Amino acid sequence: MTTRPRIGVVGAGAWGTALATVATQAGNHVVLWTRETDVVAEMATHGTNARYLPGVKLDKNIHPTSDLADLDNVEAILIVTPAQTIRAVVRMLAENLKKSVPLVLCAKGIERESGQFMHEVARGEWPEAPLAVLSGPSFADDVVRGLPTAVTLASEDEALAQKLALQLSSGSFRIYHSEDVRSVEIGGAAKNVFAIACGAVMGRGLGESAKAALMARSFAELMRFASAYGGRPQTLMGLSGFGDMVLTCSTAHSRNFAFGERLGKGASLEEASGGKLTEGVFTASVLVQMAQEKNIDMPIAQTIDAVLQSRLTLDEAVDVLMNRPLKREV
Ligand SMILES: NC(=O)c1ccc[n+]([C@@H]2O[C@H](COP(=O)([O-])OP(=O)(O)OC[C@H]3O[C@@H](n4cnc5c(N)ncnc54)[C@H](O)[C@@H]3O)[C@@H](O)[C@H]2O)c1
Ligand SMILES: O=P(O)(O)OC[C@H](O)CO
Repeated sequence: MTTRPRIGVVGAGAWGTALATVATQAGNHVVLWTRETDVVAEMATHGTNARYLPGVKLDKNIHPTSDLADLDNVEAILIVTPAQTIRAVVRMLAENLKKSVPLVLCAKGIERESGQFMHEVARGEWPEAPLAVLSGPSFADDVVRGLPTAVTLASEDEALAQKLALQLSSGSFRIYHSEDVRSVEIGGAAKNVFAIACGAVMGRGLGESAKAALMARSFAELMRFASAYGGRPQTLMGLSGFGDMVLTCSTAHSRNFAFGERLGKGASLEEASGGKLTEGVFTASVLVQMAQEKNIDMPIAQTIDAVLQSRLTLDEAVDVLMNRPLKREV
């Protein structure tokens, strides 16, 4: 066995596989766990993950497995499954691993049932495990090809954030550290909802000017929401807030934007996901509900949620947003 530090990655989807790759490039040995035994078999036999990240040859320092015992003795575990699965996944780790280990939560979303952010969910399931979150503008395809990327890793224990940032950064994957967990989580969760709206505008043919206006007003909603939930403006202006809004709201490379774009072109809600994970669909309602609880005005989030609930058509949504009473910008 190697003497390199051992990092665990739970979830061998697009992002888990990409993060496993950068972690090896940063000098670690990676145990890549997934419950999908056929994916493990393909990774072990052919060194590829065709279901989630086709065309990529995996590093030899990635050890694919479905056996949770292989995660004992890793130095940290990156949890890279969808936001709505984080409770079950952390519970499974807490019940099966021999001792607690730092968890880096990489999902972007808010739990629908509880209105909890990812670190609150994880803390509830495994109070002893030190926690961090990783977020920021980053497409798995770009990261795995070694294209330059910068993200934020936040933990209330800033020394832990700094240590993990150092351990996981590589020449092409630059990690900034922060202690502002709340802001980093809000940025990652909310931008997915707004990206659906921006995609819908483009799919409907409403033009680049409309998209720019929508992005700017969406960012104003994000800032209002974050300030009511304890976020800090400086963090929100950074990679995990502004940075990820710019990326995800700009291109159909984003699954959330692509979902909105298909809706705009007339696809049904069922057809629009194209079978891909679209986190914004799961976060929209809970984001709106949390905004209402604190009296925060979020017309764009509300309107896109109404479209996702089939309470408004897209054309009605545009009418609603354009015909609100005029007001001061700030
Ligand atoms: N793909 C990206 O470029 C990217 C970038 C940054 C962040 N993220 C975030 O990472 C998270 C995962 O995204 P992804 O792109 O890897 O998704 P994906 O659909 O490609 O992969 C999801 C993975 O989670 C596993 N999984 C699903 N349900 C599970 C459960 N109940 N228990 C255990 N494992 C389960 C699947 O087997 C799969 O390995 C999302 O929250 C996403 O927003 C993705
Ligand atoms: O493809 P999306 O829309 O899930 O976005 C992926 C990343 O979150 C972009 O930072």
